Amino acid sequence: MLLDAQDVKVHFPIKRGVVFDRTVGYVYAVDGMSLQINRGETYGLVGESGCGKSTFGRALLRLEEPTAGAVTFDGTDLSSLKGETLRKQRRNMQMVFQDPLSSLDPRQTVEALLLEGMRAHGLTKDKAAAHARLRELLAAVGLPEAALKKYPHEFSGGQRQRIGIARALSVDPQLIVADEPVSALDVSVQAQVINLLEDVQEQFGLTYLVIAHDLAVVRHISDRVGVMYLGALVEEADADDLYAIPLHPYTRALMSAVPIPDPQVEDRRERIILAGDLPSPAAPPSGCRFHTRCPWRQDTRCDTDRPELREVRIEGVPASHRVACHFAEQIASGELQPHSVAPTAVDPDADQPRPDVIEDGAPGADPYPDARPPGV
Ligand SMILES: Nc1ncnc2c1ncn2[C@@H]1O[C@H](COP(=O)(O)OP(=O)(O)OP(=O)(O)O)[C@@H](O)[C@H]1O
Repeated sequence: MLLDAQDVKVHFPIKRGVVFDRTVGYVYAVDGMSLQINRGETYGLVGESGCGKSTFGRALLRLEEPTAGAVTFDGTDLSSLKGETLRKQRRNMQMVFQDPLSSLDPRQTVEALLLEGMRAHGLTKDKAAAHARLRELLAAVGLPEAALKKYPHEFSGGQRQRIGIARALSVDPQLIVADEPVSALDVSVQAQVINLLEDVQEQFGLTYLVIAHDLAVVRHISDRVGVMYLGALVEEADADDLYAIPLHPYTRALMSAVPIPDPQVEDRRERIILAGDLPSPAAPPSGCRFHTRCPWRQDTRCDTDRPELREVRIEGVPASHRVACHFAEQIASGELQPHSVAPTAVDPDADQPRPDVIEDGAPGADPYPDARPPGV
């Protein structure tokens, strides 16, 4: 295992008052995230905007100071590191950002941008080796050598993301946290950048945490996927298992919002519309964080007991597939039915409610408005 995060929390204080600067509450952006990433693996982390994905990614790199929890990287407890040792450790963990234009200094040439990180880690002392490295990086990300003398604004969005990736690679890291690496790019360019991430992973032996709100992007690139809701994981599985048998009601809702480009499959598939908006992370619901929007919620414990991420006893579901739902087994077997579903099957072509549409949701409340069909 390369990275082990245990019960990581990042709570941002909410301050009021000019003079007293009182803390009147907290934004529970990350609230008990535990996950492990194996060497050479790609872990995809998905969830809707505001669920805490970026904050968690930043906390792993100590770009955000965790309020609680532990992060161990390659056997080293990162919380024990300070100053120079932390700075040295950062070389092993790099970040690729969503918007390459805002993460690249517009006044620096590509050469200067790439050398900056290398210099900070003492990798430019041998000038010939440093320049050989620059050429290697450009070749790896598919840019010509002439790119070195140019500025970020002279490139297209996709090319800029290539520079962002080259920059992350420049210090020879082990782990890259890619935070929405393609969501600012045109759909036509997204696949190229995803393919590039896969190519350089193989070439440089990298481990990835890929953060995205888009299930399709994560599916394509990930070995395992974790689904996050209001600061914590609700489900985690090998990518194929998660997409084949989504167990958590939230994951099922996310999946059901991704259009499938096959009208027959599209007609038969489950469609779940979630009630309401994502609750504020400053006032998360009690018990299961998802109970306020869950079509399967039960009065017995959903609003009081916070479910652990746990293995389930469901035929065909491996132990690696874990879910934080008290009633996962009963939901999967059909023993529990979602609320407000029309009782009988209807002709999908007829002008009446579909049996698999949950009607108590806000009309048009698409939890995944930007989702695209799989196959990126
Ligand atoms: N520095 C901060 N101070 C206070 N609140 C913050 C801070 N950074 C993030 N938050 C809040 O924490 C919550 C989680 O934010 P975060 O950016 O991690 O979510 P996300 O899932 O990555 O969403 P997005 O994809 O929109 O960035 C949000 O409610 C956000 O407003």
